[in-house]
Amino acid sequence: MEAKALPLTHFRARAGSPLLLSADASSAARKGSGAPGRSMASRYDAGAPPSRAGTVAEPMLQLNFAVCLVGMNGVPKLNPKFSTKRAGTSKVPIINFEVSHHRAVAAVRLLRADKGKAFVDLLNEKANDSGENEMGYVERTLGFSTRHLDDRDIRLVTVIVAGTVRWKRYIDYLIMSLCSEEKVFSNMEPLLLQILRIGFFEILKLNVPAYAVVDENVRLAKVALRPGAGNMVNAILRKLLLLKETDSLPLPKIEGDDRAQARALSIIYSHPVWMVRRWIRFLGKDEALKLMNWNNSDPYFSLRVNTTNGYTRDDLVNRLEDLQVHYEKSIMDEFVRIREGMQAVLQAGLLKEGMCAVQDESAGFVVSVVDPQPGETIMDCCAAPGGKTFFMASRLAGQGKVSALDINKGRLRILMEAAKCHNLDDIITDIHGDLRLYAKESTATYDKVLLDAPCSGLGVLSKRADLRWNRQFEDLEELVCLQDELLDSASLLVKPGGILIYSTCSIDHEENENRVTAFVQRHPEFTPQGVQGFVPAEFITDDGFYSSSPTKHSLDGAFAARLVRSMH
Ligand SMILES: C[S@@+](CC[C@H](N)C(=O)[O-])C[C@H]1O[C@@H](n2cnc3c(N)ncnc32)[C@H](O)[C@@H]1O
Repeated sequence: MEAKALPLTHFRARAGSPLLLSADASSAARKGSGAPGRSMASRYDAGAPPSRAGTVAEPMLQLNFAVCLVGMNGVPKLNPKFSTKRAGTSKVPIINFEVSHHRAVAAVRLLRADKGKAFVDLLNEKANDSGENEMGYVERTLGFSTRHLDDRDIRLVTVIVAGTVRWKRYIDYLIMSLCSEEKVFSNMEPLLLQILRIGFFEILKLNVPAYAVVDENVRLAKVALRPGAGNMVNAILRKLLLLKETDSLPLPKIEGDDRAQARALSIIYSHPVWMVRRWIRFLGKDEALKLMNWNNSDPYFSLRVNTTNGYTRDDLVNRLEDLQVHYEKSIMDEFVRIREGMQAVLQAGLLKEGMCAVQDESAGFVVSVVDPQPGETIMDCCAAPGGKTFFMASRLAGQGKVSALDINKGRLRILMEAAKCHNLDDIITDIHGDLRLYAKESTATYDKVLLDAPCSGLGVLSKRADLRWNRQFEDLEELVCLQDELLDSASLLVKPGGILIYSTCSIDHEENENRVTAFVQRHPEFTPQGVQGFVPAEFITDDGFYSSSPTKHSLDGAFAARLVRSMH
């Protein structure tokens, strides 16, 4: 077996095998994990040899190193002598300091996302206390663990995972073009494909030095799979670099009939063909391209200050300044927008302590359309996880009630936990159930009923990187039927003279205007009321509905209609 020298250490391990350390070495290694305040590109540089391995304290290495055996099938197996290390009763993870930690975690997260197991959220898992679980997946998938990820690592994981998922179609087209045969691509083992995708994303869309991308991804493939996998990553990434340098990436030409053009655009802009065709048809080509560019860009996040807890927007702004998080004040009074720094906000506990909530202004405007007034009773029919529930409850200024109904028990539980933290639990009552059954059985009626319906989410694709790949055209048909049923049910809960508000986070007219038109045909006792006076004029459609558009307003896409019930 060939021996491989490890940078700045005098140890020799098996070819292609990781150098493994137990967790007690990790704190020493962590000290060298990159100085704060450096640019993303320089942070990537910091991951390149020799600085990474050079940061590991040598005496620790001598005490704790273990080897990983590579099985015949290329799947790393832990040497049993080292794999079951225990300190007291808790298992000590075996940590590999040789690979780029954030890339290893990103590769595993991408694998899980591909299997539909992980929601590629742009908020980090650590803040949801699921970081430990994720490390378990990493260990089981790769055969080793990574060191503790600091905030910058987590941000890199987030950027890489979200970006790689968004650009998947574009990247896969290029990987396939650079493979010697199509079957090499179609038979590629899943982990190898994820590592290649990461490399392609870094080279094509991030300003990461080429040597670091190639070196680190080759090493990851060698360590997590086998030396041959690393050689393949090396060959394909180098081909890509050459084509990029000579500006000759093999992309499809936008030509031929509508279908062929939509197919080419779906590759270049990395969206499903059906979405491209639909948007070109209904929005026009220019608007469709703008929308896809928006969906592919890093999203803004908005924070809404929790006034019920006595905070003002200035308090929130002061905290953001202390945390050195850049912000913009929003057109909505209670809101602040940030592009970067969500990690710092989460770590500082601003959400947990109830100072603010993450909520887009597009959702905030839906609450403006509801226009909650002190003393009113409001039914929030599809309430979880509760973003609009809390904002509506806070507008009641302590007088009135919001009933929060949802079919999903787990999400409803999260809603009520957050309600406590927002000091709104005495105003909000949770109801677990299917709206369609509940409305039939209930005799209660409300001043206002909000139906924030389950929808395609086509207005929030920039924040939900994975959603575009999980939505099929056929989903629209099913959703439209469900929306009609839920509208019919919600209407039963509106008292005479009361108001029904229908909203979605979709930009598709089929889920929006068309549902309202069909509803008033079925229910002549309801009349649409324009939203003039409730939201700024730029958000009002010709038909008097509320509509926010990513391309026009640089917000998520959302829709809302007010429907007044007659007195009889
Ligand atoms: C768009 S989300 C609601 C988001 C929420 N209004 C907010 O602002 O945080 C739609 C919700 O509808 C719920 N839902 C779906 N079908 C339902 C049904 N038949 N009855 C009640 N809730 C339902 C889902 O569980 C989901 O939580």
